[in-house]
Amino acid sequence: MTAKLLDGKTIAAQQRQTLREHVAARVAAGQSVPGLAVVLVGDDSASQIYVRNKRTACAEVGIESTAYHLTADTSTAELLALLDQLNADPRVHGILVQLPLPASIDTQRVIEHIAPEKDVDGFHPYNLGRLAQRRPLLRSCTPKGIMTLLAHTQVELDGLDAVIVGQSNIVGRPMALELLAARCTVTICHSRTQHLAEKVRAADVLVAAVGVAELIQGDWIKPNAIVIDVGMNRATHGGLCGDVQFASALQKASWITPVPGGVGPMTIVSLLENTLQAAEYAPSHLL
Ligand SMILES: NC(=O)C1=CN([C@@H]2O[C@H](COP(=O)(O)OP(=O)(O)OC[C@H]3O[C@@H](n4cnc5c(N)ncnc54)[C@H](OP(=O)(O)O)[C@@H]3O)[C@@H](O)[C@H]2O)C=CC1
Ligand SMILES: Nc1nc(=O)c2c([nH]1)NC[C@@H]1CN(c3ccc(C(=O)N[C@@H](CCC(=O)O)C(=O)O)cc3)C=[N+]21
Ligand SMILES: [Mg+2]
Repeated sequence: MTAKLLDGKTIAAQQRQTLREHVAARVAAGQSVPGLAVVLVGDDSASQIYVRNKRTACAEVGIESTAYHLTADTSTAELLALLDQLNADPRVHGILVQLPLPASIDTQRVIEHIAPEKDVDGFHPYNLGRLAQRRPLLRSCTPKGIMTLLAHTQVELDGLDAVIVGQSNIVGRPMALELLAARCTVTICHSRTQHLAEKVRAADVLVAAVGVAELIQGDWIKPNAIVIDVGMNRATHGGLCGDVQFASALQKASWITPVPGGVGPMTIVSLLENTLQAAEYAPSHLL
């Protein structure tokens, strides 16, 4: 059997079309243009590409993005001061600080300094805590985009065994909370996990978010599992590959995401959705 492809590229394009209509209707009704501030510190080349892709997607749906490009020697205090200014600016509905930040900056302080109602990445402890308590407000973009992909399979998630490989604050942990809220039985694996292959073999839903090219072998995949590959590993010759051995997993899974064209575009469209959501929410509804 050959798995069906979960085509994030096409699904995200459809969602952008819908978002574009919602933004246009909002503006036609006399409300403000949704605004996203994108903060990039330093000159990491991958981050520059991601930031450019996010800004292009904003333009396509009618969200106004403003870029703040700070030098690598920016101090934590200077970044916090910029966030004070953006938190207070009514034209800014969403704030994204591209990660990773230079090692000299206190990343956790920065994340906690973003007003929770403008935290369109869903990285602030307030937003993660809301998700943990099953009352999500702004949801982390990659897990949110993956839940949209899972909805497209029309498979009932209730009661399935889900295995997540990776426990990062930005992907693995919020993914576990999303799947738990969908009433999966959730196992989180990480670098200290013993017998990883056996854990993966039990998964009806597998999410690989590791960053190790082709770590997950096709013969570890349970027959008819749904396989979500978050990994974005750049091969030395320029191509991208995921954390899953795609060709062999394709023969075992019922559904599988390609890399590229799977999770990545869904992450970006979730950011756009969150920015519109932040614009439409009155802050007084939040706390
Ligand atoms: N498509 C998209 O939209 C996005 C893609 N990504 C990609 O997803 C991948 C993961 O990103 P991110 O979560 O930020 O990465 P991190 O490096 O923050 O986390 C990696 C996780 O994988 C675990 N891990 C590492 N090696 C192994 C191993 N051999 N076996 C089992 N677990 C292991 C680590 O364990 P431990 O905690 O014990 O160290 C850690 O929990 C990367 O390739 C990244 O580029 C990320 C964000 C968005
Ligand atoms: N504050 C913050 N928020 C993030 O959401 C965030 C971040 N920092 N730091 C880095 C990671 C990574 N990430 C990706 C987004 C889109 C693609 C994406 O669009 N990928 C395309 C391919 C892109 C290419 O060809 O290089 C695809 O999978 O089809 C990938 C990765 C968001 N991240
Ligand atoms: Mg992870």
